[in-house]
Amino acid sequence: MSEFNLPIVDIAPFLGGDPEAKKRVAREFGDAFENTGFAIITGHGVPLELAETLYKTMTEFFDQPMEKKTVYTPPEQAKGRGYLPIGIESVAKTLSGETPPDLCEALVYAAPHRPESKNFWPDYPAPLAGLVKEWTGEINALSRHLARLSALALDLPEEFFEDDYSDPSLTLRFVNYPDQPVPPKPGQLRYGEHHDYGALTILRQDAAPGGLEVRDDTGVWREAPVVPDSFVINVGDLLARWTNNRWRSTLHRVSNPPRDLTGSTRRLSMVAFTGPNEHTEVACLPSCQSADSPAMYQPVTCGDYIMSKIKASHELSETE
Ligand SMILES: O=C(O)CCC(=O)C(=O)O
Ligand SMILES: [Fe+2]
Repeated sequence: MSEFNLPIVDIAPFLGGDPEAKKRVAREFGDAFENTGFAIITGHGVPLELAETLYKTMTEFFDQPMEKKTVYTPPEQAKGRGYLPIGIESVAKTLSGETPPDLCEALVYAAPHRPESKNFWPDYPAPLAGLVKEWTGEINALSRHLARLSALALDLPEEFFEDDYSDPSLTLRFVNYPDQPVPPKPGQLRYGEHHDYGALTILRQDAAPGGLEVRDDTGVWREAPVVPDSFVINVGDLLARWTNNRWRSTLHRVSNPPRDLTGSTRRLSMVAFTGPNEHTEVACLPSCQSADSPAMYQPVTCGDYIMSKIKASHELSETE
C-alpha cells in the first residue's frame, strides 16, 4: 500500500504573529483541507514531554485486567464518556447497516474542561487524572489557535470564530488497539471506515503497524505518514457543512496489522474531537456561498448534530 503524501504544515510562524507569515500558513492549511481534508501539523506548541508521559500512563491503564477497567463504563447505551471495551462500538455503522465491532478499546472524556461534566477519573495510574487535565488545557489552546487559522484560511477575519469558541466542544478519546492473536472477522478492522463528526479532529498518531488510512479521490486506501511530534488534523462533517463542502470530510479508517509480524503491533492513539460551542448554530459561512454556489445544507446546532452521530455508532436496542 502506498503512503498518502499528506501536506505537512509548520504552524509555528502563525503562532509567532508576523502578518505575512500568518497568511502563508493559512493558505497551506486551507489548501490541505480543500484538497484532501487532512493536514499534518508541526510547530504546534504542545509539549512533547507531556504527550509522551500521557501516552505511557494510558498504556498502563489499558494494560490492567478487564474488571479494573469496566468499573469506568457508564450505564447509558450511547456511550460518549468512560471506558468502552471492545464490542461496544462499530463506527462504520454511521455509514451503513451491520458491521462487526471495532478492534479497539477506549477511554473517553466528554468536555473535560467543564467542571459540571460527568467524566470518569481512574485512580490508577495515579498521574492519569492530572495529566488528562493538563492535556485538556493544551488541546483547547491548540483548538483555539486552529480556529483562528481556519478563519484566515477561509477568507474571514482572524477573530471570526472567537465567540463560537468561547466554550468549545471537546471530546478526548484515548484508544488502545491491542495485538490480534486471533484473526479479525471478515470486514472487521481496528476502526472501521468513517467520517469524523465534529469540526477539526486533532490526532496524535502512533508509529505501530496497522495504522491510519485515508481514502483518496480514486477510492484507494492509503497510509497516513507518521511524522514525529506532529498532529494529524482532519475536517469532520460539521465543518464540511459549515464550509458548504469547500473543506472536505474525508473517509478514513484504522487497518489491521499484517498477520506475519512477530513483534508487538499494539497501537495507542490520542484523539481530540474539537468544535464550536454546543449551542453554536452551524449555518453556511459567508465566504463559502455565492450566487453560483448557494448554501447546500440546513443550519444545525453543534451539540445535537454530534450526539445523533454518536448514537448511530453504538449498539442500540430497539427501545432507544
Ligand atoms: O487512531 C487513529 O489513528 C484514528 C482514529 C480515528 O479516526 C477516530 O478516532 O476518529
Ligand atoms: Fe476518525
